[in-house]
Amino acid sequence: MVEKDQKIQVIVRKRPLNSKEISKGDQDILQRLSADTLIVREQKLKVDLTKYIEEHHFNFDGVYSEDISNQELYISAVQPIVQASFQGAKVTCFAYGQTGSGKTFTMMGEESIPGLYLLAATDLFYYRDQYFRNIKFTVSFYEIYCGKLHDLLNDRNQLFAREDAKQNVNIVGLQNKPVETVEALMKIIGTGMESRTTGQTGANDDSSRSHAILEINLKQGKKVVGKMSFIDLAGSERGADVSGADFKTRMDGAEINKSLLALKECIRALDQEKRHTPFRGSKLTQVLKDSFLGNCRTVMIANVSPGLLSCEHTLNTLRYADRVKELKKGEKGDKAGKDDKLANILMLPRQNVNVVRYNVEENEETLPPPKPIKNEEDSSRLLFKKANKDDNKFKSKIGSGISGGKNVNQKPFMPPPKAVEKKPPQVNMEELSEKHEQLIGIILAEEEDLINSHRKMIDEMVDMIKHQMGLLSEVDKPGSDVDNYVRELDTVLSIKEDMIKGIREKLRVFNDHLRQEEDLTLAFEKNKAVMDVFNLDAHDDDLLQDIDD
Ligand SMILES: Nc1ncnc2c1ncn2[C@@H]1O[C@H](COP(=O)(O)OP(=O)(O)OP(=O)(O)O)[C@@H](O)[C@H]1O
Repeated sequence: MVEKDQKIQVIVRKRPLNSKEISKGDQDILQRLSADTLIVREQKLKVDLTKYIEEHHFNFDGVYSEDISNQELYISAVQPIVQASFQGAKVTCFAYGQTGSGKTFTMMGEESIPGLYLLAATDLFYYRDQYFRNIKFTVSFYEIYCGKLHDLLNDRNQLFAREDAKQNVNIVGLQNKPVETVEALMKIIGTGMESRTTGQTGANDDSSRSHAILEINLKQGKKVVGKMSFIDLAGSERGADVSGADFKTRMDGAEINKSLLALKECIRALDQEKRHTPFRGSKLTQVLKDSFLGNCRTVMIANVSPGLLSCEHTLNTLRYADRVKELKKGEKGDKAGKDDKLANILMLPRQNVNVVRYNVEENEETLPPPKPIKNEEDSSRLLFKKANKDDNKFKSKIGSGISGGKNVNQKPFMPPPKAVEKKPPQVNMEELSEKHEQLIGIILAEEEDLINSHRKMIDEMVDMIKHQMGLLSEVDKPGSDVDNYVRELDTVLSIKEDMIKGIREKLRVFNDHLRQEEDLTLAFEKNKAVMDVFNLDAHDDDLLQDIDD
């Protein structure tokens, strides 16, 4: 059960394997070990092609398994903080995770399965009717798609966020509809959801590329006295669409990546009660500014898919959720900072602290079954012991069996010499990714500047055309001042020339950067392919070192 006084709660929800995954023979690699612990059993290949399992242990404020309903999740994780919105708090609930991991199922629910929107709305109206009759509700629903705001309750009209003199962020033109009943509220949300999925091209993956923000304001007269927000975030893997895809997809991916990283930083700032909240880092955090300041309650639900085929995305989701609160645990010090910097780049996976490795028998096709836990309280330590000592079947043939955490001096394993004739190049993926990240930032800013300058030029040209028409009609008159006409025309043409030159230069620089970005993407893909061949991730520094030695 989530504690209602805690400012930030990070919980994980695992969905069941779906029929498609089952028909593909996908396996469930996630095990909820206790109320707050989850294990991911990642299947890996050594350089000599023997299989081994890497177990990643994660701790969160709550871990919910596939048999938990939306209602049970709501009662345990969200209901305790809903009431706070009547005491002036800004209550925010995020659904984070890979596309198809259950974010919308959690938020919206499905036919006859209520989601958090309806469950929370029912309680809000109940509390209001019982204890706060002078409060009225209004609702707004909008999305952030490709860095732009669209009103889901007004034909997806584009909206603009502006900061006023008091540094409050206002969304100009956003519809804020009064609602009197839960049914009316749900009808409005339904309209917004429809607009979200069909508004673009009708393609389903468009909704997974946008963040949907539902805000229920509690008002006394004109004054907002509390707020409940639900954010169904873009598919987290979309942020990694920075290589391979076409340019527009890469740009969208970069924008999503930027917003998810900025979101993490803002929640961390809130968690650590920092004086500065970096909400200007993205459009998403900018519009959510007041949810990060003052009296706030936040729940982040990290949704995960259970299948082996989703393993990489699941690990990325869990690492992201882990980092949202990790520093509070105060145990990782400088190393966490360094790893975090690396992991921020292109959402690269970061090495976990609690990792257990053990071999898979040669003829063993499937993952080992989850080990029974006797004592939930002490389950995490129990598993470490088992993997290391008792279980002959999974005992490591070469090396320690346990790495990371407490046993840092022991190398995970040494690959046999004959299997490492080819050496992977020592590539600095970190540097490459950092360069790419910077370049994407520059390109996005240049794109905006180019479009604005072009628009400004057209406006000025229209004025100049009007002026030139005036000149022509003057010069056509008998006895006109031709000298003046020539002088004016010369001035107009040189202004035009300068304007065109200026835009051309911007275009040239922009094109140069696009080309550089393509080259970097190619270099990144090439090096990633090499790392994949050697089954390394960007953090297998020890292993790279071993192979090099
Ligand atoms: N806890 C659950 N129990 C049963 N089915 C679930 C659960 N979570 C998700 N599903 C099913 O999985 C599918 C994908 O879920 P959902 O659409 O919510 O994913 P999503 O993360 O919102 O994806 P997207 O980013 O594309 O919107 C749906 O068919 C949904 O019914």
